[in-house]
Amino acid sequence: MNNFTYHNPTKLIFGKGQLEALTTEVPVYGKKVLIVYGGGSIKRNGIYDNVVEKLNEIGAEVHELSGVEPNPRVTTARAGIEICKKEGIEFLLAVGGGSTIDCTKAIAAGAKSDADIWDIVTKKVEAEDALPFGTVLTIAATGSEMNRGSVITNWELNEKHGWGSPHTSPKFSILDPTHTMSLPREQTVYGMVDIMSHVLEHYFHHTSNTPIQDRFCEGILRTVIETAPKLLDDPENYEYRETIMLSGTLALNDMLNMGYQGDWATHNLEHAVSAVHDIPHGGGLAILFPNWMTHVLDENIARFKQLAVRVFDVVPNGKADRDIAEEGIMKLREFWTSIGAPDKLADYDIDESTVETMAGKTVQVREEYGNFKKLNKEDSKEIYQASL
Ligand SMILES: NC(=O)c1ccc[n+]([C@@H]2O[C@H](COP(=O)([O-])OP(=O)(O)OC[C@H]3O[C@@H](n4cnc5c(N)ncnc54)[C@H](O)[C@@H]3O)[C@@H](O)[C@H]2O)c1
Repeated sequence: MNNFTYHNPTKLIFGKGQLEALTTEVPVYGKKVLIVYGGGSIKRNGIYDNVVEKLNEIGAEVHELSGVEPNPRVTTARAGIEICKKEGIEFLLAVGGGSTIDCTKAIAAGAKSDADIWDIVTKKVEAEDALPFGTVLTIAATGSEMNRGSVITNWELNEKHGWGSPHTSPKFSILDPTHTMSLPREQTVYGMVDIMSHVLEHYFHHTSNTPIQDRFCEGILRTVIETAPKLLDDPENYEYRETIMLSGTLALNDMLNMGYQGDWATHNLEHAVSAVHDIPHGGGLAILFPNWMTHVLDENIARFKQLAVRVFDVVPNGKADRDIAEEGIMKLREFWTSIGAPDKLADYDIDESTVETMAGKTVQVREEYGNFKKLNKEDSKEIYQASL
């Protein structure tokens, strides 16, 4: 493995009833609080009332920004930044999923900068500071609750970009698995696909001697595969919810990729699709990942074989390595289909007509992308064609 420094400053507060921690964590940073949330699910499931109650207990001055979209938009981040600057907000509290948290990260950085937040997202300007913020997570998926990354969409330009800064890690994140019980079935599925995709993005690299990291990755994948069908049959089961919630955080808090860099081409491909079509991130990943795998298989067949044998229990006896590797990819596809994830772009009414546009967006920032195998626009087109 390569040399590395691991530093994750987010305090993780996990378990039933942990919302109580707001009363001790928030006052550390201030009393003028902006709650950021999405379309209102937190009002229907009671989380909003509980959060406000805790903030009232500490005498906080509460402001609100609601309506953060799935695939959060730069315009919403700008609205939040304006509130922060006008009201002198001291602390942000994201209550929701990855979209709400990512938007909050953009607001936090933008509130401390004179630059437009889109220039920070597109890395023309660096974030030099950010307001402190915490999160109350309501969906297990992105890992945004314990990393510095954020993904923001600009609908005027049809662009969706990931960015992050040393200043945009949450100060704390409260993960109560009961908060995820009200999720619609398809969001639970997309979340689990997203979690597995993050692990897979890590898994494909060429750095030697990463046995612990490999086993961490394989352990999370096996755990999600084992738990997903049980959870979908019994969505209010606390133990299944907590297993998936912790899997989501560990999949993308930089623990798995100690000492090496993962691939991340499939996320780039997915961001280009949802920048044009506004589809759920997890749904896009379920379609694209197996096709990316087939496209890059020959880069390191042994790696795919290891995944097939250790995670998907493919029996290697008497089979060629390539066949074993392909069987693993097929089993991944079958598993995602079995839990109700989509497997082709046509499931979202996406056809050939936007392949060229989407492929162009994959190489907008850099001509080549992906670390396991460098891909270019032609590769993007081939993967999208295979995904139609
Ligand atoms: N920052 C990162 O590290 C990172 C990583 C991967 C993806 N992303 C980005 O995160 C976004 C997706 O986030 P997400 O998958 O967490 O989903 P999300 O935040 O977009 O939420 C999905 C839907 O579920 C609803 N919802 C959330 N919690 C609920 C609950 N408890 N009950 C009922 N409904 C609920 C939301 O209102 C929304 O409609 C995408 O923009 C994606 O690109 C970020």
